[in-house]
Amino acid sequence: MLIGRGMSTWFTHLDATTSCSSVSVLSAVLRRQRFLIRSLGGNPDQNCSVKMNVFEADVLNVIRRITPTLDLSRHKGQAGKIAVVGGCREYTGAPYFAAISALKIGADLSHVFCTKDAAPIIKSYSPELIVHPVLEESYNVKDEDKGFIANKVLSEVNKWMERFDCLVIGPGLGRDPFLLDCVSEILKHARQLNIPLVIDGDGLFLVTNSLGLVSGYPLAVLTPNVNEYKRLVKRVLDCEVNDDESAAELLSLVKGIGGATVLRKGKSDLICDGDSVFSVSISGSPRRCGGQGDILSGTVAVFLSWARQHVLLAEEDLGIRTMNPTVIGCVAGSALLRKAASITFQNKKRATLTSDIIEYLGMSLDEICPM
Ligand SMILES: NC(=O)C1=CN([C@@H]2O[C@H](COP(=O)(O)OP(=O)(O)OC[C@H]3O[C@@H](n4cnc5c(N)ncnc54)[C@H](OP(=O)(O)O)[C@@H]3O)[C@@H](O)[C@H]2O)[C@@H](O)CC1
Ligand SMILES: Nc1ncnc2c1ncn2[C@@H]1O[C@H](COP(=O)(O)OP(=O)(O)OP(=O)(O)O)[C@@H](O)[C@H]1O
Ligand SMILES: [Mg+2]
Repeated sequence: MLIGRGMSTWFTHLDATTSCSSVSVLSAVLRRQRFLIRSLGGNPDQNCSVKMNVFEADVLNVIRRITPTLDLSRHKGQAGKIAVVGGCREYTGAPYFAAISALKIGADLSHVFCTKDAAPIIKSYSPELIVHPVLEESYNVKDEDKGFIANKVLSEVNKWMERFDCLVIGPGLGRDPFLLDCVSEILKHARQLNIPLVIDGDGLFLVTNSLGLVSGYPLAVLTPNVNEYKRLVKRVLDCEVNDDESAAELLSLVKGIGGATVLRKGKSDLICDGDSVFSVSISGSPRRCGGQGDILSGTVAVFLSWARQHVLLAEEDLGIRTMNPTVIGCVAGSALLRKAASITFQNKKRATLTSDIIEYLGMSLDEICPM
């Protein structure tokens, strides 16, 4: 299939034939793709068979187009203000990895909203992070105080909310029911304010059980790993994961959730917003140490914010204006993490740890966008 002029600078077409059962789901998608291709100068009729179109993203081009230049006239905050909602008694590393990664690639401010127990520990990892000890777990709250405490948590978070360009919800959040109820309310408030959301880790546990929290919200990105994806597929499609039809299955999943973008992490990362499926498969690291998904959530949050800014400003850039900023954010975040992980592995081999990968994020981005 030939891809139109604008589109071909962004994506390479990969083939993945779909089953007949997927045809009706795909027809709307194909119609939109044909429109996109036509509007970008291509000929959609050169491919008449029913295919699941998977585009391999031109990741360097994507990253270069949206990364802001370092310019002495810019003020603090313009390159992004990110907040991570996560961090509890068990997990302090995950929110730290997400929040510090956002800063390392160029965000100006990075906040963490976590439980009171986790806050001093996360603060001690880095003075760069703004850490709010506001969340509460059930063990710390008497039943009769729950209503009052929940209101207090919400008002503490809500007074900051409007300042953020993106929220990352879930790294190291835990699964305490009272805490998750409070986070549901935080999420609903963020939606009312049209703030983009990256949902990861235990945030996915929450939304998988309450899909209404994200359905119909185009600024939500879900970043499931293998287990999290299995649970989503089971819940939404009521079946087991079928790797032989991964692109069509992902499309059905996204349609089933309705309106969010999903980044399925794996050997290749697959990204879908309900229109098309994009793949990022540049080489990463063979080390699967924990925390790499947390880096990804922080980088996607920043690139999504940059993509949104770019789409709003780039009136003449037709290629980017037809793209969904959540997809651009996922493609860029995935590619940068994989590149940094690959460079780290070349240097550290088996000793590669998540903290090492974080140290290579800035250099990896500089290589793509030299100053
Ligand atoms: N250094 C850190 O601080 C890091 C912290 N991390 C943080 O860890 C959290 C979980 O993320 P993960 O990736 O371990 O979840 P996943 O692959 O679904 O589970 C694996 C297996 O464990 C189980 N299970 C998990 N959580 C459970 C719970 N709360 N309570 C009960 N069971 C639980 C689960 O069983 P299941 O319930 O799915 O049957 C599955 O078999 C998340 O907040 C993440 O951000 C990571 O980012 C890594 C670095
Ligand atoms: N087999 C693989 N080969 C290369 N890269 C991979 C592979 N699996 C995952 N990755 C990359 O690692 C990143 C993190 O994915 P992973 O599945 O480890 O997430 P996770 O389990 O949520 O991580 P975390 O430990 O932070 O919770 C993804 O962006 C993906 O690109
Ligand atoms: Mg994870």
